[in-house]
Amino acid sequence: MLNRPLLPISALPAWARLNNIKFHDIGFEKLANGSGIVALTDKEYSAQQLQEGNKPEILITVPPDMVLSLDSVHEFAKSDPYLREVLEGCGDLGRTARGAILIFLLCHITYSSDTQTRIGVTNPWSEYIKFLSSETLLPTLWSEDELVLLYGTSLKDAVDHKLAALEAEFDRLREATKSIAWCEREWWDEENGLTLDDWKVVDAMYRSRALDLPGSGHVMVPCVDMANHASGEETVALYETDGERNAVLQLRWGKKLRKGEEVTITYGDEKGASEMIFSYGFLESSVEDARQLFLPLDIPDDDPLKQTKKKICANKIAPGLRLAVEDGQIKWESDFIFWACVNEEDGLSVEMMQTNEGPVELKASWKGDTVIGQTVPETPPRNLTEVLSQDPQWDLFQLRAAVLVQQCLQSRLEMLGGELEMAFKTVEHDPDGTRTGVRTPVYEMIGRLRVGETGLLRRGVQALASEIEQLMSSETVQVFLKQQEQEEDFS
Ligand SMILES: C[S@@+](CC[C@H](N)C(=O)[O-])C[C@H]1O[C@@H](n2cnc3c(N)ncnc32)[C@H](O)[C@@H]1O
Repeated sequence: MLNRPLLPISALPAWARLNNIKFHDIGFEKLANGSGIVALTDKEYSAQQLQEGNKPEILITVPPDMVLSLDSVHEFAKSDPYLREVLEGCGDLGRTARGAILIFLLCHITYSSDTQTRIGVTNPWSEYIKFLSSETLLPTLWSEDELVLLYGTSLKDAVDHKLAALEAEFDRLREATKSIAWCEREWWDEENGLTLDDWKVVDAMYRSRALDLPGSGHVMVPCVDMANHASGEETVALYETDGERNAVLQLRWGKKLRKGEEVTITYGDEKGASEMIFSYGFLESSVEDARQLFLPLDIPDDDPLKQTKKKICANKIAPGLRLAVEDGQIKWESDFIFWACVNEEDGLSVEMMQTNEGPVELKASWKGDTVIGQTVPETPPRNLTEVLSQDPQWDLFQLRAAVLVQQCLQSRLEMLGGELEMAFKTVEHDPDGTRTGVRTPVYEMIGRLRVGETGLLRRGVQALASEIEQLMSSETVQVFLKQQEQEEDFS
């Protein structure tokens, strides 16, 4: 793994001055949540100031050329042949904002590590990355002993999936760069080269720090990315792009800051507990429920069209379900589940088409004429939920979906509870995991996630029970059940 020199946060103002980044009475300090931004004087952006057309109170101004984006990475590559070779070698990965930024970070960490020969062309970011702490608790960096404690949570599925994707990306990076001379020497040397952990570190940096900056998309903004998260009324600042394309951190209107108070932004108040841990490695102490979760779904094994349906949905419809609390009500959503709820006897038909040269294509239609899905890559399937909602049998399909959702939630509850919960309670942990392999902050975070998701699943099962009861009394369902009974009697 690469060694990474770090700089203290106290040196950040000097670096910022050199690079034309302006601070407006704010400073940086080591806080309970790592480094953070604090006000150096009292500040206010009142509703009255807003009405009088006063400009918002700006806290940080970052010029556009300091923002790290897909475009700026490719701009840096014009004068850095080392970076350029890697970007060109990596093809599609280097043409996405995330891929280009990860490659850029990895190259610059390499340039400042103990390389065999001097390599790379430095720029202000080569220094800035030394201020980025490696102390985040993102689950892709957890130990095996910590990861097993996620069993049953929705985070387990997300992390397993992400770890497999990171491994595949790392293998592709090796394949794409192993014949580039400097990479062969510095990265793919058996003893001192890159490891998957290096790729995980740059992925974690990007995931926990990238912002969706208005007008620029997913980027990293130096200094602004030192702002920690606070939700609801506790959020005091927001990021924006000003008229000169600078990235700015500004006070939210109606907010006051006293000297010494922390400047916080929101990382997304609507995010569920699992997503917060996945992307940022923490759960706010005020969070009591899981808010929302995503669960994987499959087409049942006894479905005769299981494989065909999966092929049609592959890479187009997420095979999962979202369960959330919205305005105090439990809501579930899944387009995929309706593919498990209809079959040929209902009106679904599947055709195989042999094109002149290409492979066999599959086409699914509803009641003979509405094409709802094809295996042609660029053809997105019609929204099946929408098509079925126009059908006279809609209540019946909803009932089938509700039963499947309830089964899915129930089986999750079983995974989270019982003996496994008992076992979780007895797991040993210590502050930095040196004795037990499990760090106390990680253990406590998983414990809160387990309680939160168990509560949400229980509420989900209850809500589904009422939905099923209601749908059972629908006339469509009653007529269908009577028909079924008669057919069974007859046979
Ligand atoms: C964008 S960075 C913020 C700056 C960071 N504190 C640092 O030292 O570089 C995001 C990371 O800060 C930490 N963080 C931010 N807000 C937090 C909060 N409310 N509670 C705990 N950790 C927080 C988490 O480690 C998160 O992954």
